[in-house]
Parts: sequence; C-alpha cells; structure tokens
Amino acid sequence: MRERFQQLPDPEPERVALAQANGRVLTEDILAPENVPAFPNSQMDGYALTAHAAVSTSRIFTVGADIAAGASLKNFVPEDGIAYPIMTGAEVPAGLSAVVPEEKCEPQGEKDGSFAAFQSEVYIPTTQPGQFVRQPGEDIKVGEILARAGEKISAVLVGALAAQGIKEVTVQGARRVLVVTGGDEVAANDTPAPSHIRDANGPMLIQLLAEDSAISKHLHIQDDPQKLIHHLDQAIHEFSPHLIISSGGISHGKFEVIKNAIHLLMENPTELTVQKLWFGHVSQQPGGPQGIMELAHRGSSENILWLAFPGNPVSTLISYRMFLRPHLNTSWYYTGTHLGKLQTAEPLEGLAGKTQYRRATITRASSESNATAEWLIEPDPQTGSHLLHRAAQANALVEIEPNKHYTNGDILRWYPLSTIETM
Ligand SMILES: Nc1nc2c(c(=O)[nH]1)N[C@H]1C(S)=C(S)[C@@H](COP(=O)(O)OP(=O)(O)OC[C@H]3O[C@@H](n4cnc5c(N)ncnc54)[C@H](O)[C@@H]3O)O[C@H]1N2
Ligand code: MOO
Repeated sequence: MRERFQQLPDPEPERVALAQANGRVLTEDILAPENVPAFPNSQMDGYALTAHAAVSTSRIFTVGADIAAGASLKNFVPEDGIAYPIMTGAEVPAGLSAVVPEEKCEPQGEKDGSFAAFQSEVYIPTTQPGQFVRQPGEDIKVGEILARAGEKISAVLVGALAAQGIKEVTVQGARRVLVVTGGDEVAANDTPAPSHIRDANGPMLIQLLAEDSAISKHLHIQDDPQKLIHHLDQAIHEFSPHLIISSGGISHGKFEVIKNAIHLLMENPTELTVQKLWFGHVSQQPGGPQGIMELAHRGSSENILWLAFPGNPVSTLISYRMFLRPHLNTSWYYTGTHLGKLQTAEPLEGLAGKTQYRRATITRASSESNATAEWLIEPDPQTGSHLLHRAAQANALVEIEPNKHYTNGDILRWYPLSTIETM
C-alpha cells in the first residue's frame, strides 16, 4: 500500500509572493543577486580609525564628525589623528579600517552621551586593521547559491531572501485535495437531528492538509451512492484535485457509501471510471480498514488517487499521519525515526498480529548529567478510536508491535502528531 503513495504526482510549480512562501518547497536554485553585506559597515558603536591609526603608538585622538547608520559620506578624506564616532551598521567610508567599541575608550574632556564630544580628545587602545568592520559579501556574495531547489522555505530563509530584494519565488505547486466526509448520521449543518453527530473528520482533515501546505475542498456526503457520484463528478470538474481523501463508508455495514459508490461506478462509468481498486484491512489498529482507488476523469490525463480512510475519527487521524503525511511533508520531523523510553506502571501487551498506535504524550527527560536527548513516552491507557478529544491531548503516536510485551523503560518508536513543544 505504501508504494502506491509514491506515485502521487508532483503538482506544477507556481510563483508565489515571498510573504506566502514559508513552508513551501523551492523548485529552482536561487543565486544571490547582491552581496550581503552590500558595503563595509561597522559591527559596533565606537570610533572608526585609519589603518595607520589602529596600530600607531600615539593613542590620543581628536574626535571627528559622526558617521550615523544610513549616512552616505561622499568625498570623505579620513585623517590618521582623528577618531570618527561611528554607529553599528553605518557604512565605513574608504580610508577607515577599524572600529574600537566606545566602552573600550576613555573620553578626555567633555562628553556627548557615552562618546567624547566633537573636537574633544579621546584615548583609544590599539586594535587590528579590519577589526569590527563587516566586509561586503561576508554572508553571501553575488552569484553564490542562496537556496537550492528542493529546499523547504523557512522563516529565516524568507528573511535572507528579503535581504536580497527577492519578492517572489517559484515553489512546488500546492496539492489540491478533495476531502469527502459525511454519511447519513453526520449532520450537514449546525443542528444535528436526534441520533446525528457533527462532522469532526472534515474540519480535522482540512487543517491537517493546511499544515502540509495542501489546498483542500470539502465535500459533505450522504449515504446515497448515486448522489455521491454526481457530487464527486461536479467537484472534480470544478476543483481538479490531485488527490481525494475520504473518511468512513468502507467497512462491513449495510450503508457503506464509499464502497457502494465505487461499485456502482464500476458498473456504470460516468465522466469518471475506476482504474484500480483495493479495499481491505492493514494489520494495524486503529486505521485497519482502508481503501485505495484510482479514478480516471474524462478531460484529464492524470489519474486521481483516492485514499479511503476509516471513519472513526482517531482512525482517520492515524491513517492520515502514518500513510499520507510523510509524502506531503518531508521534514525530518515526519519522516525520521524517533525513539523514546516507555513510562508505564503496568506492562503493555501488543495485539495479536496487529501493530497498535496508541496516542501518547512525549516529554523530554530532564537529566542535566545526560548530554544525549532522551524522550519519555506516556501512552494513553484508553485505546478507543472514537476518542478524538483524548487524541487532541496527545502530541504523538507510540508504536506497539504485535505480540510484544513491554515494561517500564523499554525503548519504543514514536511519531510526532504535532510540533513537540519541548523540542
Ligand atoms: N463488522 C465489522 N464492523 C466494523 C469493522 C469490522 O472489521 N467489522 N471495523 C471497525 C473499524 S476498526 C472501523 S475504523 C470502522 C470503519 O468504518 P467506516 O470506515 O465504514 O466508517 P463509518 O462506519 O462510516 O464510521 C465509523 C464511525 O466514525 C464516525 N464518523 C464517520 N464520519 C465521521 C465524521 N466526519 N466526523 C465524526 N465522526 C465520524 C461514525 O459515526 C462511526 O461512529 O468500522 C468498524 N466496524
Ligand atoms: O481501525 Mo478501527 O480504525 O480500529 O477503529
């Protein structure tokens, strides 16, 4: 099943404004159009000296004119006997070579704030030419690679790109995902009739997708296969999804709308035809019942992959996290292996022949003496796949392998559900 997800087509690249680019994946290398810094500038509030003055034996200087940040000095001719008050970030004019922080210097007469006053005298210790002067291109030089194709844009990279005057970038297009939830018991509005429930899975899936930079459209359905096909046809036409995910309607009941609609569609193709189909159980709990289909849509050359997750809310969550998220969000956070130490008063037993994913709270062991980070795992003792509020209290899933016996302190694999706050 996992291999089928590898076939998820890459959406076409798109240009986006830098302000919208955080979290997106670059599809091209970006070369620096400018040197950063663009000009030599002071790293300190202090006195700027010529190279000769920096090392000269005579250390009393006359205070010259100020060089403020943002000031552009033209035709400036520095003198060896003069120390120029210069501010952090101010351009160091040609001919000046070093900056000595003001707190290292001793005004000999009147003061102007913490500096010696204009034309008064100041003692300045010797320094090295170049000291506290930030050189052009020190961070990055024109033509060097600023960011690479495949790189995920971070807030920090947004800053570095903005520092180069870059306003737009080309990124992997957002995946369009059609989210199908409902069933006769799931109210389509805010006032559920008796024995009806509100939709939890639709809003949850839409937000999970948003966390993975995908765009979604929601289709609320009833247990009527004919209507589902009609609405699906329409939604595919309007939204051209790369992927469909649904929750519910696939197990052993009498009104399994997803299964029924797919079978109906196989008998009576519309604009849509079913190309591949698999319904079955994967050996895990929750999230055992699964479906995977490929639909062809007249007018589109690409088949649309459809992942049919089971309807219990925690089963939907775990299916998304374990099967889909690692393909949409390739950060180490979601693709890496995380190990931690089980915290449990009672031993835990793995299920017969099935991997169990328990909701868990992960914390960081607070041992000062232990230099290596160590994670502690506290599994939720409740395992019901309808317990969505409890799942919202967890920050990870812990993998309980089939037929295994675990006791306190055992090392287990865990999967972050969200950003682990203590990380
Ligand atoms: N005879 C069997 N019955 C069931 C089996 C089985 O193997 N044999 N498997 C169970 C397991 S495990 C799961 S998981 C569910 C999967 O069922 P479906 O995918 O068909 O889902 P539904 O029956 O439609 O719904 C299950 C459950 O989830 C609630 N639900 C559905 N959609 C939403 C929503 N959008 N928001 C909130 N809650 C939702 C629904 O009301 C049901 O309670 O099947 C078991 N049965
Ligand atoms: O797989 Mo069901 O997902 O156990 O609740």
